[in-house]
Amino acid sequence: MFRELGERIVGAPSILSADFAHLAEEVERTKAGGAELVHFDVMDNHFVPNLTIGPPVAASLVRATDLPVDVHLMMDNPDNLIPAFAEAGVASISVHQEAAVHLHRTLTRIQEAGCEAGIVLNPATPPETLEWALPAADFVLVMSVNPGFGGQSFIPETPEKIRRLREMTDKPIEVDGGITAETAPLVVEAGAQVLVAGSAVFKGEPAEEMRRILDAARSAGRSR
Ligand SMILES: O=C(CO)[C@H](O)[C@H](O)COP(=O)(O)O
Repeated sequence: MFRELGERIVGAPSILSADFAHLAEEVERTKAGGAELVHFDVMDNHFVPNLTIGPPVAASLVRATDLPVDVHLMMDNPDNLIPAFAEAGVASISVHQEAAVHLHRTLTRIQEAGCEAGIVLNPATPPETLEWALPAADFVLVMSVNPGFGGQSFIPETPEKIRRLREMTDKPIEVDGGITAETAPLVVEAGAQVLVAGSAVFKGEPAEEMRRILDAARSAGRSR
């Protein structure tokens, strides 16, 4: 998905805010609103203070949808779980710059396992720290909230950070946290292409909310 993205703007619902008892139906609803990727948050109650889901749920979701599944590992020792997620059939795996001690090696392992590899930046981590890792990555995920929970407010410095990152690379930039129809245009104007949205999509009718965010993002994209 990320390697073939070109200039397109893509919506990725974060299932963290979905009803886990009806995951397949929830994802189908977002697809009806134009979603092209499913964002799958993995939290370990160590790197972040919350606990979510792992490879067995990813495997079930991959079987239940034809959308690519994009795994965001919010965890220490991410290397340990790369083979299991790859085996589950996910399309991409991103790891935190702050958690992957040997980041370059971890990215290579993700790609060798057959997935696209992303680097995630916490809000306080400067994009400049990625200079030597960027060539090994397929995309960068910029956190626009502190990771761990859905429903937080968008950090207003994020567009400036995306602009700086855009000056450093032409690789796709994904943004996650507090994305709504109001904040999506700000990150798209700054150079982001993949928009992760959780609470804003699942707070109402998911197809309608996904469509609203994508419409706002794409009209900002046309004027950038
Ligand atoms: O990675 C995450 C939290 O760490 C979630 O993907 C993110 O918070 C999305 O939720 P929302 O759109 O409600 O902010």
